[in-house]
Amino acid sequence: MLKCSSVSVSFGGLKAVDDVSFNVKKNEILGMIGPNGAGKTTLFNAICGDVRNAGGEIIFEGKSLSNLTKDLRCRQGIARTFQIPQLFENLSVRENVLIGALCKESQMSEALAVTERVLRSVKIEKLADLYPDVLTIGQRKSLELARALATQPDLILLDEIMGGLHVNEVEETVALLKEIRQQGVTVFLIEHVISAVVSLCDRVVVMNQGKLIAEGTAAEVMSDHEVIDAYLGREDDA
Ligand SMILES: Nc1ncnc2c1ncn2[C@@H]1O[C@H](COP(=O)(O)OP(=O)(O)OP(=O)(O)O)[C@@H](O)[C@H]1O
Repeated sequence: MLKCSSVSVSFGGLKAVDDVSFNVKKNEILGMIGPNGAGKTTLFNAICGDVRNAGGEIIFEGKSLSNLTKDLRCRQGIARTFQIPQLFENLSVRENVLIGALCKESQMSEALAVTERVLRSVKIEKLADLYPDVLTIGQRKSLELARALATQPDLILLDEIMGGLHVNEVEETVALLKEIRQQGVTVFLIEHVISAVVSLCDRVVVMNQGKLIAEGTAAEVMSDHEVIDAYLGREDDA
C-alpha cells in the first residue's frame, strides 16, 4: 500500500531520516519504535507532506506522493495525528471533527453524517458540544483521532496516540484501533507504550539515529541485540 524507498530528510547537516526503505502492507497494523530523536516523526512528516524536501521516493497505492501537497495526500487517503493534538481550540468537538470530514466530503449533509458516525465510533459523542480546553489528555487524543478518521482514510498514521494515557485508556485505544483495522483502515503507529505495540502490531519497524535498524514481529525486533542496545536497554544496564 505504501512503499518508502531510500527516504532521507536533512535539517542542515543533521540527517534526521537517512536512506530508509520499508513497506506498509494493506490492512496491517505496523508499529514504529525507537529512541527519542530517532527520526520517527520526521518520517511521518515526509509521508504526509508536512516535510516537502524528502529525498528518495514514497509511493502510495502505486502513485508517487512527491508532487502532492499535504491536503492532496489527505484526499488520496492518508491521515495523521500529532504527538501533541493540533486542535482548533475555538471550535467545538463536533466542529473539529467536521473540519476533518470536509476534507473528503464537499456536501455539508454528508460531512455532518460522517462526523456523527465518527464521534460515535470513537465514543466521544457525549462531548460533541464541548470545547477542547475542557477535555482531558485522553479525550483530546480521542478527538485528534476522530478528526483524522473523519477524513475517511485508507491509511492512518498515529504519532504516540497512547502517550500520557492511563492504563485503562490505553486498553480502550488498543481495542478501538483493532476495530478501525476491522473496518478496513491500515494503521501505522509510532508508539513508546510497548505493551500496546505487542498486543496490536502485526509487524514493527525500529529506527535509531535516522536509520531503520530492524523490522519483524514485535517478538523478533525485541530480541534483536541492536534494538535492545539502542532502545530497550539490557536488564543488566539498570
Ligand atoms: N524542523 C526541524 N528542524 C531541525 N531539526 C529537526 C526538525 N524536526 C526534527 N528535527 C531533528 O531531527 C531529529 C529527529 O527528530 P524526530 O522528531 O523525527 O524524532 P522522533 O524519533 O520522532 O523522536 P520522539 O520519539 O522524541 O518524538 C532530532 O534530532 C530532531 O531534533
